Amino acid sequence: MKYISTRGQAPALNFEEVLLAGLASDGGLYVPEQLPVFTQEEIASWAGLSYAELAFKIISPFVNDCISDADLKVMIDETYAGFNHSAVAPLKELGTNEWVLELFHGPTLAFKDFALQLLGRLMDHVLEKRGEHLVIMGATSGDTGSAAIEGCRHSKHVDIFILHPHNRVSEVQRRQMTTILADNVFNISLEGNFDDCQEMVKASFADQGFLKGMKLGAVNSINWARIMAQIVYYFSASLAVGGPHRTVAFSVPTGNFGDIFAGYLAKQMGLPISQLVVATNRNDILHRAIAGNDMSKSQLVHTLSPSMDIMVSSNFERMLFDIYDRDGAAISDLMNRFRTESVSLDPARWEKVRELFDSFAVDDDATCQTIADVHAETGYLLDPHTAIGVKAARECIRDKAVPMITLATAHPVKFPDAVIKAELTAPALPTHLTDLFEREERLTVLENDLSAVQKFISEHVHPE
Ligand SMILES: Cc1ncc(COP(=O)(O)O)c(C=O)c1O
Ligand SMILES: N[C@@H](CCOP(=O)(O)O)C(=O)O
Repeated sequence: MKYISTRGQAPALNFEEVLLAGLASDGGLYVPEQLPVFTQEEIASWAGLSYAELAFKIISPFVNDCISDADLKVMIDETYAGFNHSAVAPLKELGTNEWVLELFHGPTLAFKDFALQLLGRLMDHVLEKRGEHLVIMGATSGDTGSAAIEGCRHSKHVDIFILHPHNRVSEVQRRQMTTILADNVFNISLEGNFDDCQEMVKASFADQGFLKGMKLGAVNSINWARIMAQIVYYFSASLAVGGPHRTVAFSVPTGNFGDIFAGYLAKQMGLPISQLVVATNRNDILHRAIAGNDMSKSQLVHTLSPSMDIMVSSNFERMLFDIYDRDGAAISDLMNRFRTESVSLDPARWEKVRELFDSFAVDDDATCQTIADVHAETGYLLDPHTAIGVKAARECIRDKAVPMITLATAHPVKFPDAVIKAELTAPALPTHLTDLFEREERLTVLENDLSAVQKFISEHVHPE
């Protein structure tokens, strides 16, 4: 399969090259030239497969010209064997046709493990084969960082540098990253916000001179492999509630638009999805763009759902590429203008976006209220990001006869502040993390300055 850039100026690459490239050389994001599409019969025949078996069916068409079936199978099996629930992504029923899809049974307790446990293995496999080394730079608002570190900490082929916004991630999130003391792991606490971290990663892809010939790689959802792995759980959830014979709806707590974009792709690949709800916190540019054609950046605010404190949502560009009939020049122009000014889509294109997505923004008070309400109704404890998804689902649902599945993107133990604000008791850390607060931390606080960050990286990277 070939992959092309959303900005139309970078060379088409195969999967192996896309995996290592991260961002395209023209600043765009790679997408498959053509998506595999599955028939309803084919999807129906997957009922009863294990999560790993299903993942193999969905992922192999994206990678099979580069990675053998046997190798892929081993990597997928190992990845999901490391999850601590036999169903890997179990569904919990909150009420009639109201479900949450628990995506937090991986090692770092957030949905990022689904892709990053696999991505670490895929990268290692390809780097070993090529005899190459990769310098990974990642931006995190809390969850990608720990999942990426967990996925790469044992690799002899990568050095990983993770930037998080100083004092803007939860303490559990920070410690999950900073207590990993492996030689190839570096945590940078940046005196800025998530958008600053992400912008530094993208700027470093644009000018890699500071690496003196070493290669830069990505673990954020700008890396196509992240999205690919996240498509699988939309299929598994649908199959679990009677799909594909029955249509389903999803509500997705959204920040960088990666997770909901994976749902959009599942639909394009043949899964009957009747509704996709984009749920945001007060950093609501995606809600404003979808509901009001307003892509103006506002001041990023710190919320009780810090992982979604994002204003510049990378993957929105991938979706717009389709909406603009894959016109790379139009996307390049739009994204360049978006850097410096408020933009809106032309009305016919915006209409298409509105047909694809519903959206809703939830503030901190409503987040806590939803955590409290759902707990009172069902005894189930939501994390603040998932609570935003549930609230948006309740507000936006179009057809109560259709199962509405909210993606539970993190375990509430990572966000005790929101749980306590909802006047509930914060849950205890799971056994593998019980001593998290006693472990030694290692991190470097850096000013919000690209050259300071690049200098740190070039001084600490292990040359090939
Ligand atoms: C817990 C949690 N929920 C939701 C999101 C939003 O996901 P996405 O960025 O793919 O939209 C994130 C991070 O991005 C997250 O960490
Ligand atoms: N919420 C994320 C932000 C980065 O998003 P990504 O999906 O592009 O890696 C986080 O927790 O770091």
